[in-house]
Amino acid sequence: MKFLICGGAGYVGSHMVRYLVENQHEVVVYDDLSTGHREAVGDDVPFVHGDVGDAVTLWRLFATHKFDAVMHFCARSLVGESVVDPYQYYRNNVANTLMLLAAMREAGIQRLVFSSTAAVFGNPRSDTIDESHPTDPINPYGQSKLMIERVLADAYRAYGLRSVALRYFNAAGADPSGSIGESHHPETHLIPNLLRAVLGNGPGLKVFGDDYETRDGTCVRDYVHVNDLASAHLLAVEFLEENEGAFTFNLGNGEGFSVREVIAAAQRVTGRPVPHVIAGRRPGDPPTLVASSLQARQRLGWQPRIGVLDDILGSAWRWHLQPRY
Ligand SMILES: NC(=O)c1ccc[n+]([C@@H]2O[C@H](COP(=O)([O-])OP(=O)(O)OC[C@H]3O[C@@H](n4cnc5c(N)ncnc54)[C@H](O)[C@@H]3O)[C@@H](O)[C@H]2O)c1
Ligand SMILES: O=c1ccn([C@@H]2O[C@H](COP(=O)(O)OP(=O)(O)O[C@H]3O[C@H](CO)[C@@H](O)[C@H](O)[C@H]3O)[C@@H](O)[C@H]2O)c(=O)[nH]1
Repeated sequence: MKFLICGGAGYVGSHMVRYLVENQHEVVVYDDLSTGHREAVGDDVPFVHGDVGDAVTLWRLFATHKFDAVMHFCARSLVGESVVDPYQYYRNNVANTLMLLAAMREAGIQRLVFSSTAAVFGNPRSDTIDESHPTDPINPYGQSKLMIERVLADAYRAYGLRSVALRYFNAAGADPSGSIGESHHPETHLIPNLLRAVLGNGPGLKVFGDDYETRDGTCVRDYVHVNDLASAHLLAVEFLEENEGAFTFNLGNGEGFSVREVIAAAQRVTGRPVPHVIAGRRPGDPPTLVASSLQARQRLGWQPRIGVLDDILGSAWRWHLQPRY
């Protein structure tokens, strides 16, 4: 199949591109490089520099290539920033996505996989979160993703657009080759910050809060390997060949680890201490977020392959020892 990968130079998108190429699919990457890296996309992969909100460039792209499906990874995705500057989030994550959807409609492309997030749920009301859990985002980032999920439901009813919104829990790890990995500026995610602290790069790790109602007082998250997210996207496109509708699936390993447990695992994997200090809570952090991915397993046939935390950390560590961008 031939795919347009919007945001393919970013962390998750670049792993998607690698996965599709390895599975003999044809790919074009479209990215404005606002947070992505040109080096994350192989020189042999067609790359178009552009904004998903730019109707003219999209129109040209769709006139040149015949795509079977679009995968849409583009977003602003910092929760704190979304509270301070919500317009940026609604502009990029909502308005620009609408431009993409309209251009797809004109081009007659009927299949989309969209990167959604556990942030659509807000504060969890149960230990594990399945698709029937109420959606009630507590920040503009989560709101912007939920808005698009709703637009996709309307787009199916009105235009027959088939879509899957994949709600990732905590994307983590790197391709086992060590040649691509996570590199955000600024970096806010736990695992890269922790590994940089191990290497003595940047400030030591701050643990945001140890007074939560969890087993050791620190926040619990469900870490899912980035290549397992990639496999879910391809399965989602295959699922849309057989199934009409606008679907949502949660993606996680179904097991939560506290920040302290991640630190302990990183010490095991790297064989080095993780310098850290306990700091205050970070606003907007729910105590626990753990996915039930039963639906993805049963309906998509998804089977995470790097589900053990030490293996996820090991792949991230390989990348951080020699980051290329
Ligand atoms: N990383 C996570 O833990 C996580 C969890 C849940 C959901 N998500 C979602 O997954 C997606 C990918 O996340 P990521 O961590 O890889 O982010 P990222 O910032 O690394 O990647 C996003 C990519 O999209 C590009 N981009 C952004 N706006 C664009 C625009 N208007 N036009 C063209 N390109 C644009 C960026 O340059 C970047 O390459 C996002 O939609 C994010 O909200 C990520
Ligand atoms: O330097 C750090 C960074 C994070 N944390 C903690 O580590 C946990 C994980 O944080 P982080 O890696 O920033 O991920 P989340 O805030 O859980 O958010 C990720 O996972 C969400 C879904 O679960 C997605 O919506 C977001 O896009 C994605 O960034 C949280 O308890 C943080 O408070 C620290 O203690 N110190």
